Amino acid sequence: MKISDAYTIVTSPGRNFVTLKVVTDEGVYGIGDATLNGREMAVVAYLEEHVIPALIGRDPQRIEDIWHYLYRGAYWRRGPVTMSAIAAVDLALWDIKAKLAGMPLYQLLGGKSRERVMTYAHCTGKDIDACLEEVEAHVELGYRAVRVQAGVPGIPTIYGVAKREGERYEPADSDLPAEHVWSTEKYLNHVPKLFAAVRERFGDDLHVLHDVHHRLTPIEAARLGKAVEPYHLFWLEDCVPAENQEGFRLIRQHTTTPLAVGEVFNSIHDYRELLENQWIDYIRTPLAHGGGITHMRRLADLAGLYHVRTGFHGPTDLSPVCLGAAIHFDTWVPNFGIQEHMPHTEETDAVFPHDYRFEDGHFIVGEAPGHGVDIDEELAKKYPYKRASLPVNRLEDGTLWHW
Ligand SMILES: O=C(O)[C@H](O)[C@@H](O)[C@H](O)[C@H](O)CO
Ligand SMILES: [Mg+2]
Repeated sequence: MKISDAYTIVTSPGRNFVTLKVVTDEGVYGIGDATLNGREMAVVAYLEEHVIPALIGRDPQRIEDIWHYLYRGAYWRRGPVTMSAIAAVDLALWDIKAKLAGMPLYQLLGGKSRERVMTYAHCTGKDIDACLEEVEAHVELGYRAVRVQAGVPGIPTIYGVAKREGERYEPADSDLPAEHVWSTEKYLNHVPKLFAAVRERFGDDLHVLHDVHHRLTPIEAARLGKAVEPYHLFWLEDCVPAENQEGFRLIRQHTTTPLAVGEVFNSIHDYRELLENQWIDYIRTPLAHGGGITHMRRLADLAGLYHVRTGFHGPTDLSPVCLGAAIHFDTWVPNFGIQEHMPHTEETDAVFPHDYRFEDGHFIVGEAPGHGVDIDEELAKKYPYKRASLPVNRLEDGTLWHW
């Protein structure tokens, strides 16, 4: 069997997605998610110019060899663009292998470790009361876990909250980056009130998560982690920019609040100190940015040695292809933690037909051979690409900060 063709499909049903389709000379094909929000066309160029030509003629069953060909062979290793391109190929090849085996991907990985996959919903609001109403609505839908984000008095636009009430939240909302303003002090003085209000109204059993989105320094994160201990969060996410893994030592010394990190990481090497020192509790890198199944299952196994669990990134800026593969991975992985769930739009789901389903706050994996997600190429053509950039963030004095 040989790879006879491979090509990218860029489609924008409400937002941009990049899909890689890998076709074999025996007709079986696989698809992978190559979406990197705000940098989509960099991954398309990497795939079309430097990866696809080298794939044609190779045996698609040699997943491990192709992975190393693309990783070691790149010379310029790692990084979000490279690892997203490798991930797209890897997801497509695992899709092909599972189809050839006539089994759903989770079986190929090692079978079910659970019947269904717990998810967390995004509950956001312009203020605490609006956020609580969202929590109420999602608890009624059966969610056991909610991520709460609310506006902060004195900060005009805040991460995670839609600009206008009732609108879907999509951060890549302008051709060139929008400029947001941030105040750490206003945020730190306000956000503990959000968790107090959630616990007051919904009690102790609901899992409550929060995303700080890289905006604090380690000592500020230590202050926040300590301040929210009475509300026993499920996790505090991305509390500091994590290139400096050592920064987590300081946070860990001050608080028992569990820490999640890694949606902007793309390899096992980004995590080594964090895991060996047990400075974190959940790994977030999604399959589509972390080199695919081949790499991420190694990371999950390493994390498991240190009691760390998976908590895959799963916003609407990863396509149903990544989500579908993630649900198979989540169904198998022994040290599963939780799966992020931001529902895609109906037009997105129509472009990406899939057999996973959502009920009662959980995903149920499908039984179709492969990862169970396809792409309707004719329908995809209806939605042309339009550049969309993530915002930048400035402190009140104009300093360019972390968005
Ligand atoms: O926890 C999350 O889901 C993430 O932080 C997203 O909200 C990112 O901002 C987005 O994926 C960037 O494209
Ligand atoms: Mg996040």
